[in-house]
Amino acid sequence: MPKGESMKSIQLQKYKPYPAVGLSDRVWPTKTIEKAPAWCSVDLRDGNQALIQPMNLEQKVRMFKLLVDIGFKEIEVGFPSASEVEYQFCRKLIDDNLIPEDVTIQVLTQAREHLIVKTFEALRGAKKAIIHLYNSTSTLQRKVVFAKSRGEIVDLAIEGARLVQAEALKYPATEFRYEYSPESFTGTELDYALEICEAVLAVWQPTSGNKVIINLPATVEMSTPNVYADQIEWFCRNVSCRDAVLISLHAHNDRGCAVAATELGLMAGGDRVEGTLFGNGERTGNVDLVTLGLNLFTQGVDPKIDFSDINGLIEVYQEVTNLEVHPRHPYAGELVYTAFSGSHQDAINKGINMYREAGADLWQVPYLPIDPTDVGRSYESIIRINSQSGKGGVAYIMDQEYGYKLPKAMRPEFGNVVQAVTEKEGRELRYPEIFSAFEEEYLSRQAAYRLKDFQVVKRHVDEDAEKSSAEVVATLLVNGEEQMIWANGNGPVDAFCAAVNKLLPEEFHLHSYHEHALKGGSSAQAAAYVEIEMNSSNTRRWGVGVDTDIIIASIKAVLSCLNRL
Ligand SMILES: CC(=O)SCCNC(=O)CCNC(=O)[C@H](O)C(C)(C)COP(=O)(O)OP(=O)(O)OC[C@H]1O[C@@H](n2cnc3c(N)ncnc32)[C@H](O)[C@@H]1OP(=O)(O)O
Ligand SMILES: CC(C)C(=O)C(=O)O
Repeated sequence: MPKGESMKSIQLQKYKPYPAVGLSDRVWPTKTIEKAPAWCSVDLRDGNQALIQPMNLEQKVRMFKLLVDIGFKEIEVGFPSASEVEYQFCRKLIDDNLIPEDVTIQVLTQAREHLIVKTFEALRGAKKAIIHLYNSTSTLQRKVVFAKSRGEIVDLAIEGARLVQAEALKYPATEFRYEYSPESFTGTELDYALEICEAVLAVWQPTSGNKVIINLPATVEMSTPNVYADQIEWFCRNVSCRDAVLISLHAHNDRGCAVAATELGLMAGGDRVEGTLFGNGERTGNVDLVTLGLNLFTQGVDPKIDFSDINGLIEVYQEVTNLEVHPRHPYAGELVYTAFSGSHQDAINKGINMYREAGADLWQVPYLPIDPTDVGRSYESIIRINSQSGKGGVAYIMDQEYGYKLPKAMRPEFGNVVQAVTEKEGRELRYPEIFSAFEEEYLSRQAAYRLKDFQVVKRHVDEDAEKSSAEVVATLLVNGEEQMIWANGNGPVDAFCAAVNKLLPEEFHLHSYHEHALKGGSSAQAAAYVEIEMNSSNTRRWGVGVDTDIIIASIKAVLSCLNRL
């Protein structure tokens, strides 16, 4: 490419825009999805055919059991005529009686006689099964792959449909349902896709009590999702026996819009969805059923598939496919319930507290469209601390992990302490490192002042707080030297501050004070948080003390402040 000439001017001529459907009176934009579609997992076929190392028998059984356990009622188990392992897997499911009564297995076959015959053999003894027949109908594949005219491709489909029907008659003990896919539907002229489906339907003669599945695949995703929706609505409106067919959607993700295309396709009349867990499948994958299902869930619609143990799903998926679930994968990724950014952490922290305190029915937490516990995740990983984090997130961790409820006014100070550590380390901090920073900063710093002993010599507690009094004596180690101090005050902490003030060049007063129990039980400890203010310079510092005795905790907190000055 000559310098200065953009990629665009040369390469753009290779591409053309996808045509619109011309459905100006479309109604799908006015619809909402109010119930789950019929789901069919194609993990064991479309997912498997795309793996570097296809699943072995054992892995297929593991995946099948998982799909059954989480609630799939239709499962495409493979392409039994394609390979021995596909065939044997089908046999194993039937021979070992692994298919529950309410689950129907589905198998894929091309419209070729020897493949159809073998497919039926593989199903011998099954109580019920869906035979999924397909042939590509796209303009491109008619020309490139088949070198056949429109009429010849219709004949191929009719021939396939007849063969399927004839084979089925040989196995009267099995209850068969039929499915036809005009493969590469999105590369097929709409009227022609309808024509070929009508030809297949004319062979199979479905009724409203015995429906045929017409699957309209975006084998390759070629347009914006609204165009797919237009195609589905157009097809639903024009197919001759709408009440005798189930319209099935099978979207691939070439443009990254398979989920959106499927959702719009459901609004446009789709009844059924084929896809895979986490979107595994050819090239960029099939539509992701986990995302689709949980999208429904977050709208208050029962997805009818149990995604409550998402980690269990990931574990099986990764083991059998050898693929990873991306850390940003919707609902499932390792980082999708995690906030690093300070303002997000603050909002989540406040949202969760409000949700818990209000005992709310509705989940309304900023930045979290779903309660992580609904998919078996905990709140633990929500907030992680790096240099982008703020005081709210740090406070959340100190509270959730260690039980320290830092007063709101203290949070900026400790937030800065943690940020300095993250910047120095240049990485995320683990929770124990945050706690160490807290300990070092507030609890174990004994540089100048240390408490050696402390006594309340006199104490009078009066109904009228003004008249309460206390006299205290304490020994401090000040820079290693013992100093005895004593004073009076309206309570032991006030008296202690007065005593300490005698040692200092500049006096201070208590500006704020908070306390709470740390752990339950008789040996419960208390945490005291004290903020002192220097009388002349107005400098303020927070300090924290922990002890089984709340007065001692407070005194330690005062010393913690002084040691931080
Ligand atoms: C969207 C999809 O891709 S879905 C299915 C993908 N495939 C699978 O899941 C299983 C993996 N295995 C395969 O795909 C294999 O190719 C098999 C088992 C289907 C067939 O294997 P083979 O017959 O050995 O080879 P191959 O696929 O190259 O056969 C190509 C022939 O089938 C024809 N053909 C392709 N698809 C179809 C179809 N749906 N119906 C009828 N004929 C078809 C082609 O026109 C070509 O015919 P030609 O030999 O006259 O040129
Ligand atoms: C066989 C068909 C449904 C298919 O897998 C596709 O078109 O993607």
